[in-house]
Amino acid sequence: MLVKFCGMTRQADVDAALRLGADCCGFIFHEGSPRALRPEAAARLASGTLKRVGVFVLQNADAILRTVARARLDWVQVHGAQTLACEAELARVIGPERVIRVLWPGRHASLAGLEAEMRSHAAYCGHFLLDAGTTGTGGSGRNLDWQALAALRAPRPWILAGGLDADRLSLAIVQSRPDGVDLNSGVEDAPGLKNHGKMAAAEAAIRSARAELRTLHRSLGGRNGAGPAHE
Ligand SMILES: O=C(O)c1ccccc1N[C@@H]1O[C@H](COP(=O)(O)O)[C@@H](O)[C@H]1O
Repeated sequence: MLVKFCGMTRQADVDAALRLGADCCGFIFHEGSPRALRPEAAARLASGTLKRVGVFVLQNADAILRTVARARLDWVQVHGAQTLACEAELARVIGPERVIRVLWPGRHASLAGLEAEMRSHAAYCGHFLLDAGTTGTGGSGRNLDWQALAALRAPRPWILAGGLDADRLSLAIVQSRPDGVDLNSGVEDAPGLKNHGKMAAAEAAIRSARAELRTLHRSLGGRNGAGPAHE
């Protein structure tokens, strides 16, 4: 289970993510966000073994690639209306495994529609991230319909986002069975200011959900959908 803490603006918060054993820290490069920071400010934040993810809403491939260099990013999260040509260019330059494509289940009447959209992006990304709402203004704090996602057959590993907090994270994971989770507004005191107690509680909830899924998997002889939901 990949764990990403997003919307980082302070060194102490990145350090907390590292201590908790997270995989990724995210920086928002979108001027309209209360969590936005400049590439130079992100570059100053040391992140140890965490993968550094940049979140982009409006930028084209050239602008994204400039920020990859300036902010020392490992991965890019394409969180807006970027075209397939933009994703193809990112994949060509940095490799598809370093691209996270955000999609919105709320845009589709059925899982089949979402799966078809996923297949059209799959060549250009290593992960999908599913967010609530229907547009690139992320950080809304709203939840997805977790149960509806349980039957999703994704062509790449997928990360659950959308208002996740410690209280309901375990339920969200057990119901939707993602390959990763993205925590943002649900572990904050205020936009961009993470609460370390909430981060630790979220990490404990992830551990508990994973244990529950393992038990479920074992009790069903490993034959059901309790394993990874991607193809
Ligand atoms: O957090 C933001 O301000 C933001 C702005 C623009 C695009 C994405 C943003 N955040 C991403 O949105 C999702 C869900 O966040 P939340 O849990 O609902 O707060 C997450 O992937 C953030 O990385």
